[in-house]
Amino acid sequence: MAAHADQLTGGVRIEQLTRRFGAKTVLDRIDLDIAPGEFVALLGRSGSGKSTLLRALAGLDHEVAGSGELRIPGRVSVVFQDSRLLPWRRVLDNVILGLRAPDARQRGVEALAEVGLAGRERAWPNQLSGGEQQRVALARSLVGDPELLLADEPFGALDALTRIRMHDLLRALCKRHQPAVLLVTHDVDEAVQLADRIVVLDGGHISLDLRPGLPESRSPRDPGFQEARELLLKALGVSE
Ligand SMILES: Nc1ncnc2c1ncn2[C@@H]1O[C@H](COP(=O)(O)OP(=O)(O)OP(=O)(O)O)[C@@H](O)[C@H]1O
Repeated sequence: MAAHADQLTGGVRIEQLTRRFGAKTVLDRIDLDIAPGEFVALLGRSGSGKSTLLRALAGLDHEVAGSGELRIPGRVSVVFQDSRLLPWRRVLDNVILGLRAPDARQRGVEALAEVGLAGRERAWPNQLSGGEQQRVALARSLVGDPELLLADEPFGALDALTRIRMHDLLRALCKRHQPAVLLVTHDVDEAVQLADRIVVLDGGHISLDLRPGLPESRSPRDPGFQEARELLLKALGVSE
């Protein structure tokens, strides 16, 4: 059915994905589907394989093995903890790097406006604060209209206040552009604040797949938020 096929466009399907480093199995026959437009946070202890999974989805790891399907959309963007801007290119040129479209500059200008950096097109990356550089990285990730956005601790290096502002920005951008998202984070509150669904990796497996069902506007004080938080901390082996 055509409608069904359309629904599947842009989603992710991972079946039986395995990654070993020498004798160590970091990902052990992982199954994970992400629906188009779904926002998934990936939690797990340090070394549990979060970045390894993200790298596999980003196509940066050619040694992953899988006996099943690995279906990833055509337009994928990746954001890392550091903005990875090219210091010798101006902000706008960083945003549209690799974008092959006749209206690339216009799209870049619009993306910068969306992340609150209108007027900074000609600045050099080192003239921006860390938070602003991450905004540029977000603009760059969205300018190609991705079906899948992969983010590896994108706010990990930012101060607490900037983080909160970036959370609001990311939510707004995702609502508007509707990519599927896989966000790797260490931060349980960040995961509950941002995601529709939270997956915990442990011992090479998905140990919890949680859909808290919280409203769009949510607060850590809500009982549902606290309940999700407690379940996740328990799954991570942390008791408060
Ligand atoms: N290229 C590599 N060669 C050997 N081992 C690796 C390689 N990349 C990752 N590993 C190992 O795989 C395991 C998972 O690493 P990964 O970076 O995916 O964990 P993570 O959950 O993202 O950790 P963190 O939260 O600390 O960033 C770790 O034990 C790591 O040492």
